[in-house]
Amino acid sequence: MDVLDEVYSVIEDRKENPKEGSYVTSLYRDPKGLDKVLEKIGEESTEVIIAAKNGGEKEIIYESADLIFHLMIMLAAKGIPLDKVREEFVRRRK
Ligand SMILES: N=c1c2ncn([C@@H]3O[C@H](COP(=O)(O)OP(=O)(O)OP(=O)(O)O)[C@@H](O)[C@H]3O)c2ncn1[C@@H]1O[C@H](COP(=O)(O)O)[C@@H](O)[C@H]1O
Repeated sequence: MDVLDEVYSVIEDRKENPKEGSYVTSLYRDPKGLDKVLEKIGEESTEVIIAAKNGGEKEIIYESADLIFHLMIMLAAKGIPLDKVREEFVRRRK
């Protein structure tokens, strides 16, 4: 199990067991629902683009991690295990 699996498990747990002070819980509780998560994905995508255009390696890594994190929150919200994305990469492997 790598760190992405660990974080994904925490995200899934936050769905079942909301926790005070948790960022993931705050997103799941947002009145906009899934739209709030999708809004964050939009913002983080833009930040990745800006970092790749103008930023250094550290900024690109930081913004990419934010984007991947919010994608994982969306996948968990939709009930899609992270392994299914892995399987898709396996399927595409040439
Ligand atoms: N990997 C992350 C992670 N990456 C980014 N973030 C948060 O995602 C948010 C990103 O939002 P922005 O980039 O917009 O930054 P911001 O300045 O806070 O902006 P606003 O959201 O306040 O508008 C920040 O609040 C970050 O703290 C994360 N929060 C949590 N995790 C992991 O998720 C787990 C569960 O977190 P909690 O739900 O908070 O317990 C933790 O154990 C961590 O491992």
